[in-house]
Amino acid sequence: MTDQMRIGTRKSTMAMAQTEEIARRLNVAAPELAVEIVKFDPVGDRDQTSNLLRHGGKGGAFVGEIRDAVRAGKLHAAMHSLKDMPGNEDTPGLVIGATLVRDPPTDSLVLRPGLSLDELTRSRGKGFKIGTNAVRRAAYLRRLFPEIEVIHFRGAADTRVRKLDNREMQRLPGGGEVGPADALIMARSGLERVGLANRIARDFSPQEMLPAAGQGIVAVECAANDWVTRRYLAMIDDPAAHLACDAEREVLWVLNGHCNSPIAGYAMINGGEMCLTASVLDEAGERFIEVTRMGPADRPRELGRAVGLDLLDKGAAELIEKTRPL
Ligand SMILES: NCc1[nH]cc(CCC(=O)O)c1CC(=O)O
Repeated sequence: MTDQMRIGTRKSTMAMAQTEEIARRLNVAAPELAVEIVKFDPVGDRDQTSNLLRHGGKGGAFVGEIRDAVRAGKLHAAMHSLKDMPGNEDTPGLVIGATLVRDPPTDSLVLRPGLSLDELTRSRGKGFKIGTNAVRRAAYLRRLFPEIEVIHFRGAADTRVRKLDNREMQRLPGGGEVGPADALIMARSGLERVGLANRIARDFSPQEMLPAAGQGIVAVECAANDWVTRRYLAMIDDPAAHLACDAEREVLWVLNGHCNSPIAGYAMINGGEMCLTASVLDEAGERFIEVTRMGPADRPRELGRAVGLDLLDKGAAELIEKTRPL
């Protein structure tokens, strides 16, 4: 009998591309395995207006329904963007069985056609509306372009760019609308996945805009006691990505970071050493706490914990609680 793996995923273009990548890698590592992709349409995708907080944050909105299907035995595995997985709560019964080789972790600027990067830079952002719902991106943007206006903007990666090009107004969760946006900040990896990397006007280095914990990493989750699936997933696990995952997520854990937290974290491995930087910001971009530490790459949790505790010592908890949804 051939083994089977049913992998659940959101049905967006980006999520499908990520899941197809998992399937390709499984096919190389274990040609005998029959992989089936099962598409989900979670509430966070169906409702394009509300703030995600209404649906339990990114975790509830994107991850919850698919996780339930794994727990119920309807799926062997679930694809998640690691950065969308809540980092402050246990998920009993489930484990991250594999992390794929990390894609570029950075954020990029996408401009509406006709606008120039030069104008944006010279004006320090004055008169520009930039669409993003990430507190982290908003805070870093305000440091880079102090005069910029940040507006509510949601949608799957390809949809977001289409809305930008069509100068669509964005409906606000509380009623009313804003826009149109002049530019977006999005993950480079997401843009690459949907074939829109050619629209990137500027990449932000990790120094300019520290990525979200887990950004650029595709994770595959499965039942902790499903040893057949775990064995297959181990074959496609990238150890370096998994170490970065462990370090960055330990920071989220120590900080009890909720889904709306302005927390950034990025681990880089160089030989046997890991360099981990993490930061906590307030939405206005006024307060900014950042910590960098180096440590042995094979002890990522230890390093993550030390960085998290340093951030707490510098007052991170207050900033995080200020943005915690009620
Ligand atoms: N919240 C949506 C989401 N989840 C993961 C990515 C990007 C790809 C990744 O980090 O793996 C995106 C889009 C974006 O942030 O622009």
